[in-house]
Amino acid sequence: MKLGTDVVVVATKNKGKVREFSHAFGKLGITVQSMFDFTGLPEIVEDGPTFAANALIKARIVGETLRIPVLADDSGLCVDALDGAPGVYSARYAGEGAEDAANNAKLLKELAGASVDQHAITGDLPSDVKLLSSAQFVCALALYNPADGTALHAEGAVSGFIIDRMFGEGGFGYDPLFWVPALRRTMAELSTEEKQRISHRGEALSRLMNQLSS
Ligand SMILES: O=P(O)(O)OP(=O)(O)OP(=O)(O)OC[C@H]1O[C@@H](n2cnc3c(O)ncnc32)[C@H](O)[C@@H]1O
Ligand SMILES: [Mg+2]
Repeated sequence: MKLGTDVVVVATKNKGKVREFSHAFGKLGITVQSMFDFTGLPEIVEDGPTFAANALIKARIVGETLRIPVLADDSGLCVDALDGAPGVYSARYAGEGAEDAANNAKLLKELAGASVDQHAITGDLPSDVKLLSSAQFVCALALYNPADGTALHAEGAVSGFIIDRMFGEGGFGYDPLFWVPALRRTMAELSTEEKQRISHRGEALSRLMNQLSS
């Protein structure tokens, strides 16, 4: 399958994802369009059991409607102390349509009293900041082609720790609570370029691009 040479449509209504995909594709001279750029798209119910299933649901619905290849991203946070929650429920952890602030507050509430070995905290944070649990961000991408009904899939993940308060103004979602040990910052303290280099989304996208070029 080939991506459009100058435009790629991403089946998302998440402005943070749009910013990150625009950054990544912009380096290739490709413009990103999202669901904000079209009217009359059907409602999408993300009721798949996995990130990959939900990514395919989104890509297929929008791809079939527009009759062009469409990329979709389903992603989320899997917290070890919560047995992998919120996982595929990350967007609606604090309830249907919940905002990032409410989801972050819910995460801190669920992790009240949790704690792990504090080894990864070194230096750059106030000394009383606590690591609550190890965690992974996961991203599944699907690129659906309505011409033949096939799809390409790719996944990426990044490991880190949930900390007990928020740092950083960048990124979106759970980024201010996600400590990246190798960079000694939260995901929200990284530039878009830095985040792309290490993130679940950056890894999934580079794996998808490898499939497209081979
Ligand atoms: O479905 P679309 O329209 O793409 O937008 P969404 O925000 O609903 O996206 P998801 O269904 O994939 O839900 C993913 C949730 O997981 C969180 N998440 C995903 N990627 C993230 C990232 O890079 N940084 C922080 N949080 C992220 C964020 O809260 C999202 O709302
Ligand atoms: Mg969603």
